[in-house]
Amino acid sequence: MQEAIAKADTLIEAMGWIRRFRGKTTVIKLGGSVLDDENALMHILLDVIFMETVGMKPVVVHGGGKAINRALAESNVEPKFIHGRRYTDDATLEVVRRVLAGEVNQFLTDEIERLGGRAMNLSVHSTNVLFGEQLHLDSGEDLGHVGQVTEVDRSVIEGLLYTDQVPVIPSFCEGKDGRCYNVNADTAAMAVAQALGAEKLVFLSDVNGVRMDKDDPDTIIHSLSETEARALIDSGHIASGMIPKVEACLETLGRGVGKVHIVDGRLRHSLLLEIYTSEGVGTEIYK
Ligand SMILES: Nc1ncnc2c1ncn2[C@@H]1O[C@H](COP(=O)(O)OP(=O)(O)O)[C@@H](O)[C@H]1O
Ligand SMILES: CC(=O)N[C@@H](CCC(=O)OP(=O)(O)O)C(=O)O
Repeated sequence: MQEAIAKADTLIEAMGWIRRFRGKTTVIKLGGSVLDDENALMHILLDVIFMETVGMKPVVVHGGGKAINRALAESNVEPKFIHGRRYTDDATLEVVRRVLAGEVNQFLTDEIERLGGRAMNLSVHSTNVLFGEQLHLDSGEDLGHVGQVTEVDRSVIEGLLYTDQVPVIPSFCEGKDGRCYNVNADTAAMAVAQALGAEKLVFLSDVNGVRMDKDDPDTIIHSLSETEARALIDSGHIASGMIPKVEACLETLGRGVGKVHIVDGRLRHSLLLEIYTSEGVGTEIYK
């Protein structure tokens, strides 16, 4: 009986923050690192289902860089990255379309349903909601079929949220000319969060946040201003896959998105902790 009473107390305690976030949209970006960790992924998806159950409107945007690398390795293609983005030739685009927009997207949707939630996959294989154009780097380097999102079909996403379903969106977009583009998943999540005017954008990765020394978890920086973040990119402290993530955070802020966080998806309940603890668990980036 005591145990049941304690559980009921916990539910009552949760009432305040559930009320605060009910009806507000949270965009959750799942990276290849957490997608590859079966146990971490299951706990993240359970948090997502909980959010949906209590009316918090989670939207999942996902990458799948590691799965793409594996598929390319089977065809003996060496992955090539320029400023954290994959150089995408014709053959690579086909793999990204099959693996990211197809297999990974379907798997995540099925997993949410298997764990008791309701989800719908939104990709070029079903209903596409991301539209865009080819990305040209300032440096002039050619990235091939890499795109950026210029338009998000909000009505489809909001329709699903209205009927308590979790939209699951891969980082893959279609141009006006019908051509498809591979989009970095951090920037895709940013575009979705902006279009929806999300309350929060949370990047779940395999590090505890932005670190001064990328290999030392103790050097985590809990709070980072725009100026500090840019300086850390210039000095090389923020490198590889962390660059598009931090750039996406900076781009998003001040464009209608409330808060942006980079959080360790391997930490159990990191998503819920991020929402209901005032101090948060990862790195918060601010303007
Ligand atoms: N300053 C930094 N702090 C934390 N991680 C960093 C930093 N610089 C580079 N990284 C690297 O960025 C990686 C996260 O980016 P990425 O591999 O693209 O993750 P995901 O697949 O989750 O999007 C980390 O695993 C880490 O190796
Ligand atoms: C253009 C570009 O780099 N696209 C990414 C898309 C997937 C992605 O970003 O996945 P993660 O979040 O797991 O890194 C790629 O091909 O790897």
